Amino acid sequence: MHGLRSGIILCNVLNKVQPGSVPKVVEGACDSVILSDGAAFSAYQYFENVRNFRVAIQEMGLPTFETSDLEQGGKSSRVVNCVLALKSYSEWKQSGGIGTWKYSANSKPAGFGIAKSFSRKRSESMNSSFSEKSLDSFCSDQSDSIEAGSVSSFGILVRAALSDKKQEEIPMIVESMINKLSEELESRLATHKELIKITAKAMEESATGHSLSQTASCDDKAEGVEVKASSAEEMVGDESSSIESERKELYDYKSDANEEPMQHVLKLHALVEQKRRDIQELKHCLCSTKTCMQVLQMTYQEDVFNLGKHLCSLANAASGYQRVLEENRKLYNQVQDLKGNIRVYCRVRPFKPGQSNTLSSVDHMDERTITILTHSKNGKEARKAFTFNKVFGPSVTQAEVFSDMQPLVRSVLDGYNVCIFAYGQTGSGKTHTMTGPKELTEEGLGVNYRALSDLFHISNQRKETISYDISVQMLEIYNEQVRDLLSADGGNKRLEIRNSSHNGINVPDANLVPVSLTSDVINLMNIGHKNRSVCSTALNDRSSRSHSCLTVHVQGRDLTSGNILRGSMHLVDLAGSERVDKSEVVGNRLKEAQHINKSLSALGDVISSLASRSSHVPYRNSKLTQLLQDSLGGQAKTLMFVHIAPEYEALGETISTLKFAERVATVELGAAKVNKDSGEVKELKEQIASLKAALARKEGDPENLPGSPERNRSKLGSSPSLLKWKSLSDLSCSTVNTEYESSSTSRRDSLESRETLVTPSHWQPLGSPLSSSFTNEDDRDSEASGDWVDKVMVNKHDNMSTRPGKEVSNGQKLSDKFYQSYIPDPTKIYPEHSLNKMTTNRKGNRDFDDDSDRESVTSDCSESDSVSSSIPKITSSPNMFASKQKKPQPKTTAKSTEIRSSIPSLIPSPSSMRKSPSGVNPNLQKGKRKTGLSK
Ligand SMILES: Nc1ncnc2c1ncn2[C@@H]1O[C@H](COP(=O)(O)OP(=O)(O)OP(=O)(O)O)[C@@H](O)[C@H]1O
Repeated sequence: MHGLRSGIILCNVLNKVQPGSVPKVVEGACDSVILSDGAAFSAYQYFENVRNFRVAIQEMGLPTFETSDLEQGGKSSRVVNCVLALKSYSEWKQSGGIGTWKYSANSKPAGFGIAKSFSRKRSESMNSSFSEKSLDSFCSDQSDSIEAGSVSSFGILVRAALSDKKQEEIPMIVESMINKLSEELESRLATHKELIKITAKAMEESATGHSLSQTASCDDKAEGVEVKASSAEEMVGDESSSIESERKELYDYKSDANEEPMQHVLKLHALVEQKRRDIQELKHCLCSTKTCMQVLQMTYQEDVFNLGKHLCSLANAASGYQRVLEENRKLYNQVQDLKGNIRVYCRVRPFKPGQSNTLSSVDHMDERTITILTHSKNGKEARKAFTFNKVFGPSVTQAEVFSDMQPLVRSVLDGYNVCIFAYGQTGSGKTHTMTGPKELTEEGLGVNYRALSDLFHISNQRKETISYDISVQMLEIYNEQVRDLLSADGGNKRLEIRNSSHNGINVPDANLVPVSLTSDVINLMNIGHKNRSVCSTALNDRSSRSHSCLTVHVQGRDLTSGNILRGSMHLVDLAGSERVDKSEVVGNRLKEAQHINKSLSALGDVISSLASRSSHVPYRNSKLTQLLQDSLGGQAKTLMFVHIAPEYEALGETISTLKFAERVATVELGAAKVNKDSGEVKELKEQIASLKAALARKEGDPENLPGSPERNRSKLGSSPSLLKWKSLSDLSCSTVNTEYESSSTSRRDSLESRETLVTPSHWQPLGSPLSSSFTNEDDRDSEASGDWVDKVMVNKHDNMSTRPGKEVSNGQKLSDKFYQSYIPDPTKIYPEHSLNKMTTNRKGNRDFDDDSDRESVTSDCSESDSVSSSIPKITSSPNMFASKQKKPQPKTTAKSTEIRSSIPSLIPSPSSMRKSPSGVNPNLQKGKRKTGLSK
């Protein structure tokens, strides 16, 4: 019945029977009838064809039927009756149309069950046969089916499409319908898939973009959305697979052409219905995914905002941290300053192996004081105590020594200049402290290696905030000539020192080699040492007769502020400080000795000037002081390692060395201490004077009259006032030389010493010209003798038969051994910076500004004072020193070795120790007083 609904079959049949009865049959688009879009067309067909058919049938006088009879529930018998009547009419016509055509329902085969005869009623109108009611119901049915895509309407349409088709055509039509259907479904699914993919991708991007900054909740949400999206994808996947299987089924159906077409059509309807539901579900899922995405987007926006706020606070914290760091550095250096800018450490070398029975000149040592066994004037045993910032005994390790000076190294990285030098007689252990023993082991590494290794370590620790460049130069000063020990040509070229360098490099023509590892430093020092050895002769161990200086230049750039920090550190192994009679040496030895003497004297003078805060500091008097200028005085920090040999035979040099060191230590303690101590000393002096007067009055003995020191001393030895003085003297520890008596009979010597201590002139050097500096009894005596003028400093190897120092004869051998233990192949010393490279780098300004145009050779410029040279090295500009003012200094009395007697010096003359076998200068007993500058 449904096959007749479109009316096409009916119309076509009628036109066959009575051509032209239905002039226009609405046909075609059978493919589209199955689609909801084609539903309207079907309805049109339905109306047009059925109406035309019924009108034509009525005109022919044949029994007709109602349009609704074609519907389910309609009176199909009337339709059947109409068809049978038409058939009868057709047969009548085919038989020639003889007579009157009569139709009797009875003539129809049984089964139709209709026995009603019809006569043709042409008057019956189409309108009356197609009631309003049925039309409405049809329309509503259609619209419902279109709306809901109901199976029934789809079935009707398919049936309509197939009704007039021949049996053999049906499989083809159904196949075509299935193809169309699956194509349509596939395209819709593809669209949905695409949509879901885009959504999933957007979610993924958004999840990736924020993944780092996601909070946990956001992650959860994103996960939720992702799950939804993936479930949607899964659904689509399921969908497509089910479509695939259904499609297969449909194709199977195609092959099973014997099956009832209507049943297959119904199957299709069910399938289409299922797809529709799936699509609805997908739409739903997409909708909820969109909502989730929106929520997620909002959450992300909120998170990004919070993150921004968090970043802001972090940035603030970081800049605060920088400030604290800066503050910390300042405080650290202030602590260092409080400790004193010039520090003196004393180190006692151990006896050489096999010297266990040798008499030691060292009586006692504690953390800060060393007491030396000496002799009083009357030949009796006495002790002399010296106080320093630190005293290291023979058993102290290299690491322990370094740990005490480590803070200074840190100062270099903070933009300060540091000078560490080793002072002492030949063989006292200077090289051991600065470099290490001949056979170098890790424990034996000296200050040089450890300092650089520490610089590397700290610079590495700070690399997040400051980027450091560390470079080294290695120079030697021999006979007042500066040589580059890192030069490829062996350092024969004479170099000039420029003291107005803006980049802190005073010897610009010397190689400046960047270093970043301790092994680099070891390699460089091996080269330097080799170059130094080249100049040695069998009788001349160069290391004892020249000053060697390893200079470390540090430039740091603050990564936050861009500020530049510059610091430099001089690590100096000085030439041996011992002196011998000028008459004992001639020729080159004499020349060497004069130069060493001159430079060490100049060093003492500079330190004295710095101590007295003199406006003029005589840096120009030697190459050594010129070289160290930036690192001596002002903000620079200086550390002197004073070395002594323990052998009693070396007592003279030991005392001489310790006196020099003690005076440097006095400098370190500075003016504040001087002022305090001066008050105490003044008070004590008054007490002594009154006691002396009281004694003289009481005893009436000419010996005890004021002015008779012998008398006064013997009485004062047990005076309570003296005890008081003693306790006070402990306060001024490092400024006091105390000679303790070993027995009660030596009180006089003791008192003499004390008297010396309370003599105001002893304190004068800190605030007065050096002519009166550091003058004490010994000084006066030695000056009176005039001996020191004739003394020059030379290495006196034969003077120390037992010293474990480098023997002249084996010096070369030891050096070679030393190097061999470090560099198997010296040509591999510069793995990255070959000697050639170094030569091309001679200007040395790899990372530093080239300020050579502003530099001037030291000898051509006036000496800068200590204040101007102490400008802090922290600057934001490479031209930080551009504003450095040079104060014109009043020309001071020229000093030279030729007029050595007038050179103010901290260096005591050891003559007093040498002149007497007991170590006591006989001049002391002459009662002469030295009024000059030196001892
Ligand atoms: N603290 C110490 N512990 C062990 N051995 C030491 C110590 N100090 C020095 N020595 C040894 O004493 C010897 C002499 O030391 P060193 O060469 O360092 O003296 P120096 O003052 O540098 O002499 P020079 O002025 O000739 O260079 C070396 O063999 C050295 O290893």
